[in-house]
Formats: sequence, structure tokens, C-alpha cells
Amino acid sequence: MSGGPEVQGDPGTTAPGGAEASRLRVAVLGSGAWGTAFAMVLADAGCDVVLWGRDPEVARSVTEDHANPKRLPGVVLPAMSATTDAAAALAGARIVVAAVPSQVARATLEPMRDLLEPGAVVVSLMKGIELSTDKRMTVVIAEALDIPAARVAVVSGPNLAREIAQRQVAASVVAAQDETTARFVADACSASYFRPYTNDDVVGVELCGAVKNVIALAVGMAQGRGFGWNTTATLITRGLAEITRLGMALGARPETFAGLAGMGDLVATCASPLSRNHTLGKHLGQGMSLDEAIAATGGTAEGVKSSASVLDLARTHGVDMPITQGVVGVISGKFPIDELGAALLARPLKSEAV
Ligand SMILES: NC(=O)c1ccc[n+]([C@@H]2O[C@H](COP(=O)([O-])OP(=O)(O)OC[C@H]3O[C@@H](n4cnc5c(N)ncnc54)[C@H](O)[C@@H]3O)[C@@H](O)[C@H]2O)c1
Ligand SMILES: O=P(O)(O)OC[C@H](O)CO
Repeated sequence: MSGGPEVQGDPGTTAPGGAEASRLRVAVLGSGAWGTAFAMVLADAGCDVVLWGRDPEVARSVTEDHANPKRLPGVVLPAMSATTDAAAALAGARIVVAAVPSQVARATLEPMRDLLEPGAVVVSLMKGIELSTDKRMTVVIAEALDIPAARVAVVSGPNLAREIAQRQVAASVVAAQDETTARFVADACSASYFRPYTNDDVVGVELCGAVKNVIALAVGMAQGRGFGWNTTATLITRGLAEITRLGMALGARPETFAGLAGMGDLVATCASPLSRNHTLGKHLGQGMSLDEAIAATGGTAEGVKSSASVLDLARTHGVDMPITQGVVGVISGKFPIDELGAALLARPLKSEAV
């Protein structure tokens, strides 16, 4: 990659000085699978990237060995630095990308509030809904860092970290209330194998990312019980209907659900064995306990916790989400997994359109 996005234009502050002054500095918070893979996209796109995480050995290995064997074994990373020092990571960063598990986002970001560069844009890669508040991640970010919503964006789409880290071709959505913010982020992460589209439907894009994980759990459970592609396709299609109903009730645009962040990510997550949510659901379907399934899956399966906040949101807004309700029942141990299919089919018949 040559050049890369320059430090100029909106939204902005003055470029940091020194040799890297002409390259856009980006801090990625969270050195897990997606934080690391997205840092790679940004570096390939020409940004000056620093990765922050809690684990000193991961930071050393990313900086010195160009590898994160814990989360992306076998992947050779482009040149980037990594640190456990948040102040060092955030210094001079015009874009800050948050890629920690959703339920720790607020606690992770709040202590960084005073370290953020004035005018920095903050991007959520997270696909969850905060328990206890039912808030979307861009809202949590704006509150935790005390910045205007117009400076917050979300990147979401069919983006399995391992495939992106292998530089397999993929597209995604960058959503922000402010078109300038979305364009700024899209320019920063546009690489030869990664194509971001902009969108201003932040609510729709974030709901798609969080709820598809719940539907992927349901698909995994069904496949673990031995059901085949008809069941999978039924759950994906009716899952999309659930996501759309909730999104419409919260003010999202219907076309978002047919796009990359909606149908696109739903298909990738429900079909791929690389998905942690799908895999965890499958383990449950095969008879593991929740604790066993979490341990066997490894990594963050956001749907386990976010299913409860999604269902809570649905109840608050009077939206019917039977698949989500079934997943919450199974996860909480209150509903036997082998009765889920029959319970979903026993509901009163209705028109497909509602
Ligand atoms: N992996 C993917 O393919 C993928 C793709 C798109 C979006 N996402 C989303 O990105 C987010 C991060 O997922 P991931 O795949 O990188 O997860 P991961 O499980 O690979 O890594 C999570 C990282 O967060 C760190 N972490 C955990 N608790 C923390 C805390 N209290 N404070 C700071 N760091 C903490 C862990 O040490 C780890 O480095 C999730 O919301 C996920 O849904 C993941
Ligand atoms: O591994 P999962 O289930 O978190 O899914 C990964 C991504 O969200 C797919 O786009």
C-alpha cells in the first residue's frame, strides 16, 4: 500500500508532528481477534496503527514478531506497534477504534476519557447491547468518553476476523450520523481486500450486528440437534424478520436489513463454523452445558449476554421476537433445548408479512 489516508480535512485536529505526520494515526483498543485483524486492515490501508490491549505478551508479539498467536494463529501481521499503555496508544490518534467485548466497553473506555485527542473520531467494532441499560455501543462510547454522537461511528458487516486476516475479499458498512465522519473512517479502512460502504442508519447497523449473533446461536443449536439446511434457512429468514421488526420499532431504515450489516452478516455468522456464536450454539445443541460450551468455543460470543438485552429491548418496545425469546430461555436454563423447535412451530399461524 502506498501513501495511505493523510492527516487533513474534516473532522480534525492538527496532525501530530514527526516522521509519521503525513500518515493518519489510529489507535485500536482491544487486541482480540477482530481488533487485531482490523488493525491489519488499517495498516494495509496506509494508516499508522497502534494496538492497545491488556496482555503484555500479545503487545510484545504484535510489535516484535508481527503476530498474535493467541487470537490469530498463523497470521503474519503488517508493521504496527502494540502497547498496554493507553496514554501511549491514544496520543496523536485521530481515529480510535473500540474492539473489546461489549459488556466491558464502558468500563474500558471511561478511564481513557481524558486521554482522547480533541476532535478524535471513535469507531465501534462491537456487536452487542449493554446489559442493564439496553444501550447500543455507539451510545455507550459517546457517554463513556463524553463526546458528541456525531463523532462516533460503527463498522459492521460480514467480517469474520480470520478470513479478513487472510486478506480474503470482504465488504462492510461504516455508519455514522454525520456523513463526514463516516467518509473519514471509510477512507481510513479502505484496503485492496476490504471495501467499506457508508450509511447514516446507525441504529439499524448496530442492531443488525447485535441480533444476528442471537440468531446464529439459534442456528447453531438447531444444527447441533441434527437439523439441516431447511431449518437453517428458516431461522435465518425469520431471524431477519425479527431483526427488522425491532429495528423499525427503534427508528431504523428497512433497507439496512437487506444490506451487508443485515442479511450479509446474518448469512456469514449463521453459516460459518468460524463464528463463535454459531459454534457455541452448536455445542449447546450437542448437549454441552453453557459453561462447557463457552470454554469449548473460546473468544467472545456476544449473543450469550446480548440475547437478554435484545429481548428486553423488544419487550420495552412491544416487538415479538420468538427466536430470541427461545435462545434466552435455553441460555438461562429455563427452557429445554430439545423442545425449542416444537415451541416455535406451535405458535398461532399468521401472515409472513408481519
Ligand atoms: N472475531 C470476529 O470475527 C469479529 C468480527 C466482527 C466483530 N466482532 C466483534 O468485535 C468485538 C471483539 O471481538 P473479538 O473477536 O476481538 O473478541 P476476542 O474474544 O477475540 O477478544 C476480546 C479481547 O478483549 C479483551 N478483553 C476482555 N475483557 C477485557 C477487559 N475487561 N478490558 C479490556 N480488554 C478486555 C481480551 O483480552 C481480548 O483481547 C465483539 O463485540 C465481537 O462481536 C468480532
Ligand atoms: O465469531 P462471531 O460469532 O462473533 O461472528 C463474527 C463476526 O461478527 C462475523 O461478521
